[in-house]
Amino acid sequence: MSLKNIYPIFDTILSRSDKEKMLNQKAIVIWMVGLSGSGKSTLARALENSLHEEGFLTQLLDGDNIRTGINNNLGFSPEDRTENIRRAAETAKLFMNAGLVTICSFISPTDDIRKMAKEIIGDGYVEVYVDCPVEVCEERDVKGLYAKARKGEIPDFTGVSAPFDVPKSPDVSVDTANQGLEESHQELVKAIIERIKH
Ligand SMILES: Nc1ncnc2c1ncn2[C@@H]1O[C@H](COP(=O)(O)OS(=O)(=O)O)[C@@H](OP(=O)(O)O)[C@H]1O
Ligand SMILES: Nc1ncnc2c1ncn2[C@@H]1O[C@H](COP(=O)(O)OP(=O)(O)O)[C@@H](O)[C@H]1O
Repeated sequence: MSLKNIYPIFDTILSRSDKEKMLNQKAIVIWMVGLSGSGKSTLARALENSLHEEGFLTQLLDGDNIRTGINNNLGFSPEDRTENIRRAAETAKLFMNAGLVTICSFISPTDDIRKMAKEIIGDGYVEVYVDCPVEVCEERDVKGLYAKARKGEIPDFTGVSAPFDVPKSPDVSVDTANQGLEESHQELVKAIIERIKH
C-alpha cells in the first residue's frame, strides 16, 4: 500500500472553496476600471478599509505595488499595457484562489484588455466602472499629468493621446463625477458586500 493511501493529506489538493470556508467569505476579484483621476485608487483604498473593518481578508493590487515591482519593466505602449494587465490578472487570480477578496485598480483602457483579464480570472471577476469623463478628470488633474500630456510631455496618455473604451457592461458602475466620495464609497461597499458574504 502506498504512503498516500495511509496519509490522504499527501494527495489532497485544497480548493478555493476550502479556503473560502476557513475565511468565511466568498473570494472574488474586484476589477476597478477608469481614467486617471476618476477615483479608482481613492475608492479602492476606502473599499478595502471598509471590508477589513467588516472582517473580510483582502488584498489590493494597483500601480503602486504592481508597476513598481513585478511590472517595473513595462511602460504605456499598447503591448506593455496588455502585458501589465495580463500579469496583474494572473496575480489577482492567485490571491482569489487563496480565498482573498482581491481589489485591482488599473486603468485597463480597452475592451480587449478587459476581456483578457476576465478570461484569466474566470468565475469571480467583478468589473467596477469608475465612471468619470475625461473633462472632469482633467479638471481634477490630481497628479498634474493631464497638463503634461496636453503639452506633449507624456506620450500615449489615456484619454488624451491614447484610447479609452467606455465599459459596455460593467457589473457595477459608480458615477464619481456627479456624486461625492462618501456616496460613491457607500454604494460600492453595498454592491460588493452582497457578493462576498459566505
Ligand atoms: N501614458 C500614460 N497613460 C496613462 N497613465 C499613465 C501614463 N503614464 C503614467 N501614467 C500613470 O500610470 C497610472 C496608470 O497605470 P495602469 O497600470 O493603471 O495603466 S494601464 O491599465 O496599464 O493602462 C496612472 O495612475 P492613475 O492616475 O492612478 O490611474 C498614471 O498616474
Ligand atoms: N465620488 C468620488 N469618488 C472618488 N474620488 C472622488 C470623488 N469625487 C471626487 N474625487 C476625487 O477625485 C480624485 C481621484 O483621484 P484618484 O483616486 O487618485 O484617481 P485614479 O486612481 O483613478 O487615478 C481624488 O482627489 C478624489 O478625492
